[in-house]
Amino acid sequence: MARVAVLGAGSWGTALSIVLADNGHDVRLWTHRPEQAKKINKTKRNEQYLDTDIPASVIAYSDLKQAIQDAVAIVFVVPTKAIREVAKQLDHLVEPDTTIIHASKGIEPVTLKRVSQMISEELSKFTEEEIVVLSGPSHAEEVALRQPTTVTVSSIEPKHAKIAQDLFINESFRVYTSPDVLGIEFGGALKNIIALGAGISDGLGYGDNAKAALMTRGLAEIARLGTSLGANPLSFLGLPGVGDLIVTCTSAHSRNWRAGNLLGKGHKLDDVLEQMGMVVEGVRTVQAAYQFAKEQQVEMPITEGIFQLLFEDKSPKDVVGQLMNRNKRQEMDDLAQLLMERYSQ
Ligand SMILES: NC(=O)C1=CN([C@@H]2O[C@H](COP(=O)(O)OP(=O)(O)OC[C@H]3O[C@@H](n4cnc5c(N)ncnc54)[C@H](OP(=O)(O)O)[C@@H]3O)[C@@H](O)[C@H]2O)C=CC1
Ligand SMILES: O=C(CO)COP(=O)(O)O
Repeated sequence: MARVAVLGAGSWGTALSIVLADNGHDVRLWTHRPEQAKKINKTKRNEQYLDTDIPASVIAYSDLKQAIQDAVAIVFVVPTKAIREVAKQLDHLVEPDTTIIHASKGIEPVTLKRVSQMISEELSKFTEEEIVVLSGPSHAEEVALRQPTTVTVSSIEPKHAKIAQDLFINESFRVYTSPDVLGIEFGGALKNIIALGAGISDGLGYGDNAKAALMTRGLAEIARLGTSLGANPLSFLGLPGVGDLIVTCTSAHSRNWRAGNLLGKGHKLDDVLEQMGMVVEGVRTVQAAYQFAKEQQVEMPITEGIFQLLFEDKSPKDVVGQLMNRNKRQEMDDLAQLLMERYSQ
């Protein structure tokens, strides 16, 4: 069995450590807070983030050098905004033959970089082709309880994704591979925006019709942007696409849905984020997606509406009015056309 370092001791880092420990690996869970490492090692719990016991073979560290020593794989599971900072600290410590995996879901505003691009820019011994993304419909709370979960791993050089698949797969955590890193990263990041929207809709008191509309039209705009940037449109019909969109828009475990729900009930963004105490990736990703949509000249009306609601003080009701009163159009003209163009050649 292998030694694996997990960087980030929040909900998802802790849940993935449990999966790896169940597979017999020697897991080193790194946190930037020494007092948290001590508490995890003493109690075998990480109560701030998860209500589950942690296996004995997961040892927490706050010293990054010790945490990654002799690790065959390193898994980044910090929020997207912390990826560069952690990768910079790792750069002079990491050996080039290590497998680098990330399980974070976001896009960096301004640079518009995906997480695998950010990591490879900061780790001088690694190329973008070597970095693996792990993504899919997988709330930490259910993974920690060993409830059946499916995810996808992807890297441009397939051998790295295969290593990640072998490290994580078990009878309750099924891991597929995909060659489409862009589709997997865009699907995982952009669904958080739509989950904010689903939460807002529920918070406003709208019903299932509105949520189904948001999810379906949301998927259309995710696929439109992702495909314009080179992703395979079929990836958005897979686990890290529609699968993750469903789980995040319909589950009360979702921090993006919960934050949206409070916004829909009239709470202010700053208060909502303070109350959450965990990362709400969609808030940052909507800034990146709004900018991307303008640059790529891709229509993303839901993303635009949520951006205006969060950052331009537009009321939720006005955003709904704006979405419902757009020009008349055919439903299937975007995703269907992309698929037809791609497969009629
Ligand atoms: N939770 C889930 O079910 C899933 C989450 N994800 C993704 O995983 C990523 C992490 O999410 P999640 O674990 O849920 O987030 P949480 O908010 O639960 O935890 C974030 C963790 O990252 C740590 N952290 C924040 N900034 C830094 C930093 N600069 N250096 C080191 N550590 C830092 C936090 O430390 P501190 O405690 O000090 O704040 C905390 O331990 C996100 O991109 C999310 O979208 C993906 C799939 C499922
Ligand atoms: O990505 C997730 C589940 O797959 C977690 O979503 P939230 O960050 O909204 O909780």
